Amino acid sequence: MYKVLVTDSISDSGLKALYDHPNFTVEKKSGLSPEEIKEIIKDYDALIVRSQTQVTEDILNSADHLRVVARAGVGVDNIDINAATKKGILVINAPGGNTIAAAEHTMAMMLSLARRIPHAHMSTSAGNWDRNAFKGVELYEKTLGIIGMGKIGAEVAKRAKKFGMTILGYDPYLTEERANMMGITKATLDEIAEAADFITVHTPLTKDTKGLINDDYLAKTKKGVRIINCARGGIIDEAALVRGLNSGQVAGAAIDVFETEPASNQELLSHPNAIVTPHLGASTVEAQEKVAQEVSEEIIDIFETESIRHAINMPQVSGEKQKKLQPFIDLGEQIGILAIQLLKHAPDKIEINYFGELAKEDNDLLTRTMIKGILSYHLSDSVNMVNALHLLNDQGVSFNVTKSPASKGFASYMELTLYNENDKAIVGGTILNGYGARIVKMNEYRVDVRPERYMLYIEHNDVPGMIGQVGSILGNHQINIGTMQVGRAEAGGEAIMVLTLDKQVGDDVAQELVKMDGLRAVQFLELPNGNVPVYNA
Ligand SMILES: NC(=O)c1ccc[n+]([C@@H]2O[C@H](COP(=O)([O-])OP(=O)(O)OC[C@H]3O[C@@H](n4cnc5c(N)ncnc54)[C@H](O)[C@@H]3O)[C@@H](O)[C@H]2O)c1
Ligand SMILES: O=C(O)CC[C@@H](O)C(=O)O
Repeated sequence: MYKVLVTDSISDSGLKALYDHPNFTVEKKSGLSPEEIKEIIKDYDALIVRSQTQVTEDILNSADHLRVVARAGVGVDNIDINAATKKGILVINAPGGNTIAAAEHTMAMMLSLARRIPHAHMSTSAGNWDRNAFKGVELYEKTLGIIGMGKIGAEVAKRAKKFGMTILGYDPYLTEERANMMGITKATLDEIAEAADFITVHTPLTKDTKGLINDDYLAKTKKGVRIINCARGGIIDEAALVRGLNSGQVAGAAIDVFETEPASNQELLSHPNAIVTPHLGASTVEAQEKVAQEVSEEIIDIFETESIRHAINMPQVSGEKQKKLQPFIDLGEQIGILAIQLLKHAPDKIEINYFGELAKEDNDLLTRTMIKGILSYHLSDSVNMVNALHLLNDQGVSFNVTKSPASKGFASYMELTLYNENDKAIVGGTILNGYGARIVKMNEYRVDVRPERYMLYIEHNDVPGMIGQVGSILGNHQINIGTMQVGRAEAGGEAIMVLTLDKQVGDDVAQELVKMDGLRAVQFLELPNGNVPVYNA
């Protein structure tokens, strides 16, 4: 008998498949403290949560035979994925079950903003009859800018079109073809700022989307723009939004998700032109039933038939073959994340080459991991090892894998090339026996870099004094350099420098670096999980 623990408020009818199954028992225990969950988790085989329960490393380490943590929803920000992977615990989610609910909530927020319904309700229910104070605006013939044209963004576009709105969509993966099919216009962020009467965001919270709507962006928007966030807190800089509301640059904001939750920014929460809801995007009877049903059915499949559909991670499993490949799998994901950052855009073509011993292996899992690394940079939690190749296909990105027994100077070597129109980015890596993972090629240059969380990539002219200048700028900002590698194609030509740093650095440092004579490009790179362990190949 498999025991399933449910620690958040999850729809009972959605859990029916588990309740009815003879091999499963379900125990619902809401409102437990992390300490209490830690105490009891050792008795369970699966854990189902929504967004309240923080599934910490501590809890996961106390689990003796937990095999699955299931998130009844999309975002897995509340689960320590790394700790789960290390412990061999599978993390799954329900990516599509609340799409309609979130799209409808966005429409409700947009209409509420346009007609000031919450404010009119408060006034009328307080005994007033003020028909002049709440004159609104129409959605008809207005322009809506949608940032993030994934599942929810696309459903919002469909609905807004029916209201007679013109839709501008921005998404690194949005092609002209898909935009035409949806009857919307593919736009840049600046084009949206310039033309949109309403702007709604539907991206995950990533390094790129954090603070996407900030003072600078708001300054470019139409005066009187109305802004909606039913995606993730932090995509809109709350302080900048309050400044925009105060100055009248922003006529209204409808916010469901906050930088910290429960929300505490009183200036925003009580602003007369803001409408706020407590993260209700997915809170419909139907969505909660669907997400609970999706995870229940998947848990049954995992235990009964070992089939997995929506895995967020791929636990490190034992077995000789897996053991041998695991270091490359870890490095493969990092190569994907580095390459997509170097390319700066979404790729339209991907090439993966395996050389030497590695070419003799079944590389399916490794290829999927690398593609997951590439896609997760923009698609975040919606990408997993299982759906990575399908998503690539959906996004219209072609990919090709080649294998060659030639050694390329290392017993095993893998190289990833991403293409976007005329640009390309190359990252090559290997595992050095006893020394662990190494990035040995970046673009056209040979390097020898141990992947670390914070890295700095500089392209410059091969002239004396560059290293010293970079060192002093970083030193002046109290940034310690872990390692430094230089690479050049030929003496006196073009060269690169790759540094690993002890902490994240801000744009102010980049601004100083780009002013250096002979510097051609500078880019900070970040690996979410830091360096991979040292393995003996
Ligand atoms: N408020 C809620 O209760 C609620 C409910 C469901 C989902 N969500 C959130 O809504 C968001 C969207 O969910 P979804 O299911 O549509 O996800 P999705 O993965 O289908 O779509 C996300 C889209 O964002 C795009 N994107 C990534 N980085 C971008 C960038 N820098 N600029 C523009 N676009 C970018 C991706 O290419 C992708 O197409 C997620 O953050 C999810 O967690 C919130
Ligand atoms: O469970 C919830 O209500 C949050 C849902 C939403 O934020 C998600 O990411 O799926």
